Amino acid sequence: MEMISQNKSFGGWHKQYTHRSDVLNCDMRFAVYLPPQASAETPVPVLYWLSGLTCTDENFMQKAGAQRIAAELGMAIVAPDTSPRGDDVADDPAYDMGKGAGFYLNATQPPWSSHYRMYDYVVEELPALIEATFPVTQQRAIAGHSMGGHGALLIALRNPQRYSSVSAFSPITNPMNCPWGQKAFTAYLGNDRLQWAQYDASGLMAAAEHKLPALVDQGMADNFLQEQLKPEMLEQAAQLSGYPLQLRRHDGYDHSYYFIASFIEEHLRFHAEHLF
Ligand SMILES: CCCCCC(=O)Oc1ccc([N+](=O)[O-])cc1
Repeated sequence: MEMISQNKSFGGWHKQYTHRSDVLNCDMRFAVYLPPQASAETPVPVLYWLSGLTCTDENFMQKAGAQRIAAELGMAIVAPDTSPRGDDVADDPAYDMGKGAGFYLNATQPPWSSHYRMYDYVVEELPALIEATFPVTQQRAIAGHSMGGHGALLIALRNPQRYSSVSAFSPITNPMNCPWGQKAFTAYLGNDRLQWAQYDASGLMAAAEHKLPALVDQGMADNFLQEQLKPEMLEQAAQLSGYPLQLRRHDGYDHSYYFIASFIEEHLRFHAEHLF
């Protein structure tokens, strides 16, 4: 593992690293914010942030404004990339397929299956690396935006013992039934609907037994709201299983980081309530 940048921020440190990922079979970059409290004597819990289509580890760290609150709360934040990377990794010219669009799943179909295993990377390999390297505890929360909101929800729903809480901004809630999800699932997973269902937050939430505190924020001026995001599907799923989902609709906000920056403090405080 190699550190490629470090910047002091609110008394703590923002750092970027590259490392070899065995799961993804390529070199990967991630970002970590370590609050001033983090030390060998006082390890801190970790919030994992999963970004959306076209993003890298940098969008959240540069735009959300999360560091001030993470420093106050004593919470580390880890932001992985959104897909495998490198010259030998399959890609597609479209923004919603290939690099920048890993959808946090394990692809089964060529040419994707040799690298696109973001589910295993986020659930297993990255936390193991983080917990072996930095002064952090094994307390974890997970959050994300759009495609990353889908990732955060499906990963928390499938691994409730690994996380204390989950939150999302503008998540793709029901990828089996929206164009982004159907395109990605067909390419990465083929036509096997049983595989698709393993990555559909609404289906998983409707069937959930072990439940985590869940917070979702959605802007009502989001261009992707009705065709792609469909928060009402997650709401219905939560009603079916009695899932403790707090879904908030916000007039006038769009799909951008201007929206995320407006409510990220509330998400960090929500996770802190359940992490500490
Ligand atoms: C606000 C940061 C982008 C977050 C994720 C996202 O929503 O990434 C998109 C990129 C491109 C298009 N597009 O070209 O329609 C749609 C969505």
